[in-house]
Amino acid sequence: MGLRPDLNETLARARADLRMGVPVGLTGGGQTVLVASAETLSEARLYELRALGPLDLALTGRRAATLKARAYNDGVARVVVPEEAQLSWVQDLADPADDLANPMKGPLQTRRGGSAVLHRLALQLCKGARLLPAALVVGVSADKVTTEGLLLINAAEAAPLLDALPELDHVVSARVPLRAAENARLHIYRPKDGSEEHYAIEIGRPDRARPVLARLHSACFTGDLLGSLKCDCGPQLNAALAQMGQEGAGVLLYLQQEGRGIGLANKMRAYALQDQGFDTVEANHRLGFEDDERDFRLGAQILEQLGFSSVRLMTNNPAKMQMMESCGIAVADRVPLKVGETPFNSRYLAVKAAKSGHLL
Ligand SMILES: Nc1nc2c(ncn2[C@@H]2O[C@H](COP(=O)(O)OP(=O)(O)OP(=O)(O)O)[C@@H](O)[C@H]2O)c(=O)[nH]1
Ligand SMILES: [Zn+2]
Repeated sequence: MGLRPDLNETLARARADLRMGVPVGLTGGGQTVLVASAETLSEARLYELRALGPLDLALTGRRAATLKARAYNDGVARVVVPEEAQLSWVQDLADPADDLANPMKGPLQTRRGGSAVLHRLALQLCKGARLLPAALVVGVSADKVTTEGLLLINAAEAAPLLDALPELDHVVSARVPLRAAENARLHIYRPKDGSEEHYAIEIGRPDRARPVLARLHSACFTGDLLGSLKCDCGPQLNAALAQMGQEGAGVLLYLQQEGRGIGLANKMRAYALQDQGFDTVEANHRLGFEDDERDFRLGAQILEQLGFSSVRLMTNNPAKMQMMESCGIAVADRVPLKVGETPFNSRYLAVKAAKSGHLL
């Protein structure tokens, strides 16, 4: 195949293009479309896309439900964009920030016939790019896509890659003495799909033949670094390392799944909605996301690469335990990790217990 980018590499480029506001071509089922992220679209590109034909705005079923638009295609709504619609109309549909202040967005007409396969793929790419899940879609010829110098992605070939777990390369390991444990090593893992690197912090030299004290920590810039009182992440991170230090052995995975997998910008959008009175789950849904967009298969793969097959998992989240088990990592024990409750996060923790099945 020479120097040409393979499909995984092309998908990584597509995510980067969408983040910059550059449209991407998708083809499949006898159809070719250009898609553009609603969040990063410019006036000029909206004008150019409109000249190509009638526009759809692809939204997730979650976002459509908030907007009272019908999603006819199992979690995907294809909203008809009126000819006179401005960029602000598109952005208001994508972004719930002003839903309460400006509730008059409908009635919205959504498409029913035809296929939504390319719309679904567009939303998956937006999520992968950590953008709002909302994409403009317009039918074009494949020639148009290539003459404009845009990427063209075959949907049938891309779908399995997007659903699969990317392979992880171990890049490097080195000693980093920590306050909680002097004999610590940091391992860096790089996904082959161009996404962010994940880290494993190994404390001591845990026996690979026995269940290891383990924590799957999801990145939380606000909690881990800023000491935010809105969640319990920082105290959980410190408590997990401290216990591993005390026991002299353990492994903490630091997974780049900020905001339960929606990215920091979207998490801050969720926080802004929480300031309007929505809880952590409702806020995710209004933005168009599921409650939890993380992929814990990643954690299982890193544990396996480190040589572990059984864990004593530090968590209050039963979904993490089930996911480990289904990925072939035995959960010999659950070690509760209850620290860091504050007046600012007690409602957040209560909602996680009530709606997401967290153990109190
Ligand atoms: N979308 C969203 N993410 C949040 C919010 N508050 C915290 N997070 C993110 O949630 C993740 C925290 O997950 P974990 O600490 O693994 O917590 P958990 O799934 O509740 O499970 P355990 O802590 O293991 O019991 C981090 O990625 C945070 O950035 C929020 O209000 N909205
Ligand atoms: Zn947090």
